[in-house]
Amino acid sequence: MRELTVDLGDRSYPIYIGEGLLHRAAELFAKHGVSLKSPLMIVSDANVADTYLGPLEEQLRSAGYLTVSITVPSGESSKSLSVFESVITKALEAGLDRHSTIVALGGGVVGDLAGYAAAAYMRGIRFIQIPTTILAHDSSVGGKVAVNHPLAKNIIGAFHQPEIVLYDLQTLQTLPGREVRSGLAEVIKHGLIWDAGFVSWIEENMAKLLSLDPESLGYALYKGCSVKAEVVSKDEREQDLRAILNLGHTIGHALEAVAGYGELTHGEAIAIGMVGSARIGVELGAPEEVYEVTRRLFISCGLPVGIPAHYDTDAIMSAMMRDKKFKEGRMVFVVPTAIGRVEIDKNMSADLVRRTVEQLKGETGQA
Ligand SMILES: NC(=O)c1ccc[n+]([C@@H]2O[C@H](COP(=O)([O-])OP(=O)(O)OC[C@H]3O[C@@H](n4cnc5c(N)ncnc54)[C@H](O)[C@@H]3O)[C@@H](O)[C@H]2O)c1
Ligand SMILES: O=C(O)C(=O)C[C@@H](O)[C@H](O)[C@H](O)COP(=O)(O)O
Ligand SMILES: [Zn+2]
Repeated sequence: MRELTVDLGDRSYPIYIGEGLLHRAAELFAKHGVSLKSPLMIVSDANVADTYLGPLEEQLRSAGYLTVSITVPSGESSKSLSVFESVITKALEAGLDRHSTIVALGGGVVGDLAGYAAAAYMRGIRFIQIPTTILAHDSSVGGKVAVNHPLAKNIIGAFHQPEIVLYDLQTLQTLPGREVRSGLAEVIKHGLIWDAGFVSWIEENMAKLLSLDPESLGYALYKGCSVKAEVVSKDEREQDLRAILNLGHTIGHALEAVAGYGELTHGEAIAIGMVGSARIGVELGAPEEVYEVTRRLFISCGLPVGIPAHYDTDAIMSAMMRDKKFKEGRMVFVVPTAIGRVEIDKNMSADLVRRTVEQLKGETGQA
């Protein structure tokens, strides 16, 4: 087992990463003071619950925990106010109190939804992340929790840090191929914003990552979580540095909202967004290789690098203006300056972004 810390003073917490860790949930919950007297609620989705919920409930009940569960539909549509309300209703019916814990067992959708429920219920109760997707190496760390509005992604949310992150890499073996590729988009992002050496390593090991080779995957996710933990430890509430974690997300989030949540996965949308950001970086003076390497990486990962031609450019631009990083009439945009390095442009030209969106519509993903 590997262990990392998100360093936030008295709210610091560990990320446990390893094979078979789900079987140690009861032991780790006890170590971190999860109450045996107040009900604990597990939130999962239909796909995840099928395989992983029963054994976890059984383990926790045998250890004396008062466990209740709610299973929401799989997919991005569950990050909605109506599903959020059903989670809160379940918490009330089950008698969760201020010493209760909400456990997110699933990918980023369940993590964001359950985390927001934990942040809001009784103005905040304890929360544990058990990520089960590759993408969730990112979403389970850092405390951003939210649901979507039809007009804007993640627009109703909070910062609410988990007590622990328990990442059992064995659960990743049941992921469908599309979710493997999608999750790798955030791994690649962590390289592109922070660590050129890691980018080269990813490129060399892409085939192993795509085939879920446990050793390569374990290393990549440990590295990805390390970058995330370091950035969040330095700037928990995104006053400045943390914005770099948004590379590709201004365009990506707009695409997710305009397409209708769930048509593109989050990883697919931000892969396109990162290619667009690299194009913009080169326009603003970064070496051409920034664009070439970024595009090549996503193609080799089997992710899209262009915007489907039927997406409406005006709608995409309007959605970007509703992004959290659009402030005082200015677009804040993360721009690559070299491989492994980015800058935060606090007054990005909307015209340049529009031109880039148009160019991305002509992108086929062929060399
Ligand atoms: N809070 C953050 O910092 C943060 C960071 C990145 C992404 N996100 C959010 O995360 C969400 C995307 O997360 P995601 O890609 O994990 O999507 P997801 O949670 O929808 O999971 C993807 C699919 O995989 C299935 N699944 C999950 N685990 C499985 C397993 N072990 N075996 C088989 N199937 C499994 C799910 O049922 C779902 O169908 C987006 O809403 C995005 O905005 C949040
Ligand atoms: O943790 C962060 O900060 C991130 O930006 C990570 C992103 O990968 C993630 O998709 C996040 O939810 C986006 O944040 P938002 O504030 O733009 O909604
Ligand atoms: Zn993301």
